[in-house]
Amino acid sequence: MDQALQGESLMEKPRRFDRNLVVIGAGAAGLVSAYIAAAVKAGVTLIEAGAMGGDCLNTGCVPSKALIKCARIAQQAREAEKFGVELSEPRVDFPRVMLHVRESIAAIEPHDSVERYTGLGVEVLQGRARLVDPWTVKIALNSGGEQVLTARAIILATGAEPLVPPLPGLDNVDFVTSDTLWEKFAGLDRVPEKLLVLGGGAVGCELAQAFARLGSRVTLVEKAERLLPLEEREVSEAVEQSLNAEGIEVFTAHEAVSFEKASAKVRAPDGERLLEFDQLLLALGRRARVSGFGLEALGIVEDGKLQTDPYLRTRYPHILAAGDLVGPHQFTHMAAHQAWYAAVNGLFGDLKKFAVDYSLVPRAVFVDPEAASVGLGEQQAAERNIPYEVTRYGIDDLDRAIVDGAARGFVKVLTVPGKDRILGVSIVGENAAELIAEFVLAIKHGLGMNKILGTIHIYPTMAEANKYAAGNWKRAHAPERILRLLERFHRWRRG
Ligand SMILES: Cc1cc2nc3c(=O)[nH]c(=O)nc-3n(C[C@H](O)[C@H](O)[C@H](O)COP(=O)(O)OP(=O)(O)OC[C@H]3O[C@@H](n4cnc5c(N)ncnc54)[C@H](O)[C@@H]3O)c2cc1C
Ligand SMILES: NC(=O)c1ccc[n+]([C@@H]2O[C@H](COP(=O)([O-])OP(=O)(O)OC[C@H]3O[C@@H](n4cnc5c(N)ncnc54)[C@H](O)[C@@H]3O)[C@@H](O)[C@H]2O)c1
Repeated sequence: MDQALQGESLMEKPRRFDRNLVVIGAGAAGLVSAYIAAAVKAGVTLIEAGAMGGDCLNTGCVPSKALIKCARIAQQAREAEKFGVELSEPRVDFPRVMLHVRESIAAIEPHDSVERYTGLGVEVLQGRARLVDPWTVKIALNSGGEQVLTARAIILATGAEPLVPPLPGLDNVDFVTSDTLWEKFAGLDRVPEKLLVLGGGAVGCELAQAFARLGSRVTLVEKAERLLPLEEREVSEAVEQSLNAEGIEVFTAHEAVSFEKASAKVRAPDGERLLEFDQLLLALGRRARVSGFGLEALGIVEDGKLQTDPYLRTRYPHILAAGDLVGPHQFTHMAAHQAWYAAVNGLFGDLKKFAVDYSLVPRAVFVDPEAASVGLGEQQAAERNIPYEVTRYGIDDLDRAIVDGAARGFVKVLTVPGKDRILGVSIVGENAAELIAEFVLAIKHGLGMNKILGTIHIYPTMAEANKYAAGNWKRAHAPERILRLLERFHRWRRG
């Protein structure tokens, strides 16, 4: 018997429990888990050490999208002349931008509030939770004092935190991450003049463009050979082009290796380079928050890694995990998706349990134009030896995109060769994150390109891009023999 399980046998499983479920962390994963438990009338306590809503509301999706909106308005003002509207170079009032960020958070806060969840039947405790044995959670309450609860099931939903690598010199740099920049920049009169962004993933690309549009001189460094390395190559190229076009200096295949107070040394295949900055933003990924609350002692975390099975159970079947601390996809919608499985498996797993379905995970990077995708890309299809065909439609040709001055991007669809079955889609274009929804539904419910083509799309909309992509697929799969017969038939009818 291994140590943890041996330990477990020494710890008496309570005969009665205070709660059916205790959830640790009130971000997307914890909130949804608690919501589901309360909806099925379980006794549930949700524990949050910091702000309700977690990363998404306070430091992630909401502030970043609010900032992106301000940046977009500034960019539209710059481009207004193309539409016959003359505006002078926009003056960005950065404190007001940050006010919009804070006001957006404040307006959304009630969705995740203690009051709302209490009203839904969830007991919310504000404090830091720690597992003292596999069934007992001790909470150091923010208001002082402690509370101890036993639970039949526990969901760990403690999220992730920005990765800060132990690179030489970084200790002496006053850098920001997505966790700290909102508070730190709230006190600035203007955006940093020279911003160096490390990491060309979603956080790096979105924030690099936003700050460039708000007036920073931005340099973006990515160690992989392209930005957004998990996306299709064309997507990475399109995003890099957009960023370059707006004056952002992008260095791919460059890895930050060390720092001085106001400069970073980056290593490239052709040598090293020194990049200067006023402000450094680290966007190098997010690491699961798994330490400091009792998981190591119970053997749930080993070598800093939390292992879960397909049902999101840890080595103790009644302790489950959901959200960013589990991965592999760190999205709010994924945290919510996993939360359903964790809650249902935690409450009812001894009767029936469900393995998480990761087969269809849509995602979007909110750069402008947006980049959204779902299902298989070419690289993944090739890695898994899955044959595919590619259909493309260029959004530069779309009526609505042309009148809106948004004639750029594409819809790329992978289908099974010779069959009307969609494997995956990538879209780059205005509102791509909205456009992809039609394909998510189609793939989920087994609808093919013929069904998309046979659906009326309002003219003139960006959504017509999906229909035109389906039209291109149809043309490539036209029944040649029947068309030849039809040609003869019409010739005969003309007499
Ligand atoms: C800049 C940025 C932009 C993003 N934009 C998007 C986007 O546009 N779309 C999207 O889908 N995703 C986006 N994400 C990702 C998204 O924010 C996360 O995937 C999501 O918030 C994860 O939710 P979670 O519940 O797993 O974790 P979190 O939201 O991190 O929640 C974990 C909570 O647990 C609490 N906690 C931790 N330990 C304890 C403890 N011991 N006791 C009590 N409480 C504890 C923490 O305080 C925290 O509130 C973005 C992320 C960033 C950084
Ligand atoms: N729109 C969205 O849905 C959205 C937005 C923001 C964040 N998120 C999620 O949050 C998580 C964190 O995002 P992220 O962008 O921080 O992480 P990421 O892992 O997506 O990107 C980090 C990037 O940093 C690069 N990198 C690592 N070390 C480096 C070094 N020394 N020098 C240069 N580059 C280096 C990596 O190659 C990688 O491409 C991701 O899972 C992301 O999906 C989602």
